[in-house]
Amino acid sequence: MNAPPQLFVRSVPLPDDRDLLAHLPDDAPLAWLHGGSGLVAWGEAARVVLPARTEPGDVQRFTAAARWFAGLEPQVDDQVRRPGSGLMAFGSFAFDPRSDGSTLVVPRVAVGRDRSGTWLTTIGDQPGRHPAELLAPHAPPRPVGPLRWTDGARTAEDWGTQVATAVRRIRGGAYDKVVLARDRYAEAESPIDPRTLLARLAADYPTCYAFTVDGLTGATPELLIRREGEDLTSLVLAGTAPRGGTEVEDRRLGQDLAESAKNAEEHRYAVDSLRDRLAPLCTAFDAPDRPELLRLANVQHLASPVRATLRPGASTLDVVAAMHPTAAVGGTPTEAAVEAIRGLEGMDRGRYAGPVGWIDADGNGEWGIALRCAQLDGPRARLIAGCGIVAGSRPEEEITEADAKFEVMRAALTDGE
Ligand SMILES: C=C(O[C@H]1C=CC=C(C(=O)O)[C@@H]1O)C(=O)O
Repeated sequence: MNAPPQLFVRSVPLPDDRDLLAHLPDDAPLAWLHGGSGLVAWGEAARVVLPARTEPGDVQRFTAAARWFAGLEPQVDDQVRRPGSGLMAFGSFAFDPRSDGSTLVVPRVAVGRDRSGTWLTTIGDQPGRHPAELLAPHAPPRPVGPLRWTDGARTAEDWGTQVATAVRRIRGGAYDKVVLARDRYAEAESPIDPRTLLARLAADYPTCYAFTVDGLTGATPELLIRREGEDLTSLVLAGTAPRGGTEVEDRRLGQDLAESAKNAEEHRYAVDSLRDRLAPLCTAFDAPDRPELLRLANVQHLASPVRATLRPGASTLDVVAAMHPTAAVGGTPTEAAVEAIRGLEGMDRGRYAGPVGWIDADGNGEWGIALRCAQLDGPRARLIAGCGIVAGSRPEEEITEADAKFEVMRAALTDGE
């Protein structure tokens, strides 16, 4: 890890009501958008990359990142003083400690917006200098063009066989729940512009969190943690049904989901694991007795909004480390489920299903679970989607459910939809 540079940070109000995405250049953009608010950023004032580790359950990538960020000690002129103003970093962490790619990036320029207004933050190694690219007009987002689709590590059928294996092992008592994912590739004829995907995702999924960090681009419905001062909020999702073609069918599918014992079990594991993991770090935990229905354009989910109060001394990345992997992306019990994932999926998840979001120097931040996303690499996009498997799961239904989750990025990658 390199010694952090001396940084000069300045945040000023910005009289501007353009779409946040209009500010973004196409080169390595960073974004976290939620219903018109959020942060977009570009350039790199500092970065830490956390290496893969071999110890099971290792949280070193989170603690090392937190230490690095706390050690930056910049000179700050923050005339905005809102969550996200002043020194901030975008981050994205690998699902498995054995995978590479976990990182925190402090951008050179960020534009933020919340209910109180818009602001501009510049971060550099010189006081009072504004980067020239701030004033440069950007080329508009490029369409994606024709795509060639291929399977990843497993075809849908092979993956269904792994789901059946997991169900057998669950019934045999090896674990209670495991979330299994599969990957697919889309190949364009030229580099894919993340801004094009972000604009489509933000328009189609305004209640989700549209993000891009180091090419990992998506719109997740699942908020791992939002921290404002000592207040934590989280939205636990687990349990999925399709949307109906008519109002009546849609309501019936939602009602079936709310009454399904299999989905209730899948959801309960996720809420219970969150409660257990937050207990040492929080003084209060409040979750509804029954989950609500969250309706998205592609699917509907069982959702539990959770509130908690952070104990003094606990840091945001401590909480992220304690919560990951939730039973919505790992399983129950965690260690057995993660081991099963390594064996059954036959692939490296990379940063799919890992925490993605941003943090500021006061510890405020928003971290989602990187779902409904694709890893962009030039003209290639690697899409990953998964499903919670419990004793009552059926492979054909899980294949259909994974396809519905792939649909988010398939549509975002498709011009003219
Ligand atoms: C693992 C994914 O979704 C999780 C989040 C919500 C509902 C889920 C489910 O019902 O299986 C999954 O646990 C994914 O989108 O790849």
